[in-house]
Amino acid sequence: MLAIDVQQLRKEFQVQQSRGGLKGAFQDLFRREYKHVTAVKDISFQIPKGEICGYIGENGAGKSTTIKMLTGILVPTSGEIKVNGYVPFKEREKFVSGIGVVFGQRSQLWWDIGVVESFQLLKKVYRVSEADYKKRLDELVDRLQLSDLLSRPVRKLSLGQRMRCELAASLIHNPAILFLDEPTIGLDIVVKTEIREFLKSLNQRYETTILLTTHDLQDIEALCSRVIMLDDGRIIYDGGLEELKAKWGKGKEVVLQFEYPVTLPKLQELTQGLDVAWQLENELSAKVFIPYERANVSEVLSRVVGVLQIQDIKINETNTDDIVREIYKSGSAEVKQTEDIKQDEGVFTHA
Ligand SMILES: Nc1ncnc2c1ncn2[C@@H]1O[C@H](COP(=O)(O)OP(=O)(O)OP(=O)(O)O)[C@@H](O)[C@H]1O
Repeated sequence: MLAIDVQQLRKEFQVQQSRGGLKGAFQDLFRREYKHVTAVKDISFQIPKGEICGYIGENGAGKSTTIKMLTGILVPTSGEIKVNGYVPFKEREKFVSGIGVVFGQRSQLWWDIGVVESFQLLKKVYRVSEADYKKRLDELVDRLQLSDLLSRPVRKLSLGQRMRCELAASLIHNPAILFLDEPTIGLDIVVKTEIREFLKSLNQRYETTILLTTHDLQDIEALCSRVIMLDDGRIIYDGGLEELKAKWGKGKEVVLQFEYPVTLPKLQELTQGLDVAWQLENELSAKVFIPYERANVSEVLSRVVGVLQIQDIKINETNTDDIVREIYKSGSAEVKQTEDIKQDEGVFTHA
């Protein structure tokens, strides 16, 4: 079953333009000029129930605009959306009872009252029965470690504490789909990890579908099996994270520490026939770069380990930031070339 079905979705904004100078200002009084900004350009994607999907892109790519349409805050200019079987901006009451939303930068909790009172208000808004509320609250308090926070006013909480309460608030009514917009922004690594662990277990336990917007690629690595990447309102990648890495990540770097001095020719000789590049750091340490799909780490290591005494090995994984930068570069290039061509042709899929 599909949790989210988006077809040819488009959003244009009309932006007022000001003409410069006194004359321009005078003209503006009588006749405003408008220009259209197209934030989302005829995108299509489907997310099955139970999937955690990362929705990423640079600032201004159109992520928030999409999320706002998916949650019914904005009405699309054209195209179709079904979320949980509903059209988000119609049938509001039924629709909102099936979704939860967390905007990292904004709060859905009331600032001056105790956290638990906010939860009780949300219980009323979503018409959750007393029994369900109690069961749900107990579980959330336990899993997000909220017991010490419940009676405190939100304004007295740290950012990490508040974010844990925000998550609980978005889940009081046990929604089938959770939209998260930058849920870990500004948090320290410990809280980030706790939140990721919580989301993983939520997804496993309840099959909650999660659409996650983030600039933090560790979030994506920890949680998402699939990534949709936007650039300038268009989808430039839709597929698995592993494939993304394999296709766009350049390779792995292995750093070796040796017991005894080595030379570059010796290392090159050992890996003869393999498409790898050695670099000597000092006589006891060398780096080897192993490009994806052209050589593999175990083959390189087995050739070296059998001959040289190794003290330490470190494998540097591909940095996803680099991958994204690469994609953006080629994605933007692609989009420019195909400006007048059908959007689909600019999409790299995992097929
Ligand atoms: N209400 C609006 N009126 C006019 N233009 C808008 C409006 N909302 C968004 N835009 C424009 O639409 C484009 C996409 O914005 P959007 O906020 O969706 O990007 P984003 O990917 O969420 O960026 P960020 O990562 O910075 O949040 C931008 O060019 C933005 O200026």
